[in-house]
Amino acid sequence: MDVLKPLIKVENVGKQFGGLKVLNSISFEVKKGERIGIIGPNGAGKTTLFNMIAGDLEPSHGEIYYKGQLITNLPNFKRVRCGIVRTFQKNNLLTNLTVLDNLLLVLQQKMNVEKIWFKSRISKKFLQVYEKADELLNTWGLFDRKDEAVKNLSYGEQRQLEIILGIAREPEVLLLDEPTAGMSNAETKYILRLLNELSKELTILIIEHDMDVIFGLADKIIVLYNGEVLIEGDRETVLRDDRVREIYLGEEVLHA
Ligand SMILES: Nc1ncnc2c1ncn2[C@@H]1O[C@H](COP(=O)(O)OP(=O)(O)OP(=O)(O)O)[C@@H](O)[C@H]1O
Repeated sequence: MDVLKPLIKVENVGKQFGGLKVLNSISFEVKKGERIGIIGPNGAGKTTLFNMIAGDLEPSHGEIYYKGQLITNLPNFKRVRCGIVRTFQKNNLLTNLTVLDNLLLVLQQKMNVEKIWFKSRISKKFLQVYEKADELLNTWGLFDRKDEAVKNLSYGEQRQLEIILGIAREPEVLLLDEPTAGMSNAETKYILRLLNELSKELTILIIEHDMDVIFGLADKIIVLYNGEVLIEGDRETVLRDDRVREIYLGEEVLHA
């Protein structure tokens, strides 16, 4: 793929729920390997935008392209196969199952071993699934908790697992919807460090209210306001913008 061409192109996308116009006309491009932070006040339509990029919601108008192909109406599961993977603002986990089982379910599908699940759990391919699970849990710090039912994890640990499940799908584009919401400061710092250690080939779009996370990860920031892109640019450009200062950030953040 031509690296100069956008990996994702969002073109005049709008979304209306009945009489509520959430997004008027959003356009932006994402290049391979970019880390894009999406910010804006509560209700600005950030998650709605993610839902449309991930294929969980159809736009009212406008188009979305991925690697030059129109994907506006492509269902979510096909986008996952193409490499677009999202995490949810609220955890989307099987809480009665263990950490390991949640991960195995994703890895079996990814590594094409669903069909041997009941045949032979000691087949070589299945052992590879376990190895991969252990590797991911080791890297992401949940190895000690792998046999624990998800419902017994702290909220922060559940958020952590949600991210691991996203990474396990080996995405080309990872959409993170408030990944550190509900985490302690220490957990947030830990996750931020790990996100920064992910391959630079991986394209990340992140919605976050925590500005330390946004500025610590994103090289480009898109500010949504009143259904439009108010401004997009690097940290300095966004912080310098008077409208952003007035509308969203507040002096506390600006002096950080
Ligand atoms: N499926 C839906 N049906 C009706 N209204 C919806 C739906 N999804 C979102 N909305 C509304 O659209 C608006 C934008 O919601 P959205 O969750 O996209 O905002 P957000 O910027 O992600 O907000 P937050 O920062 O609070 O998470 C809100 O007013 C919300 O109530």
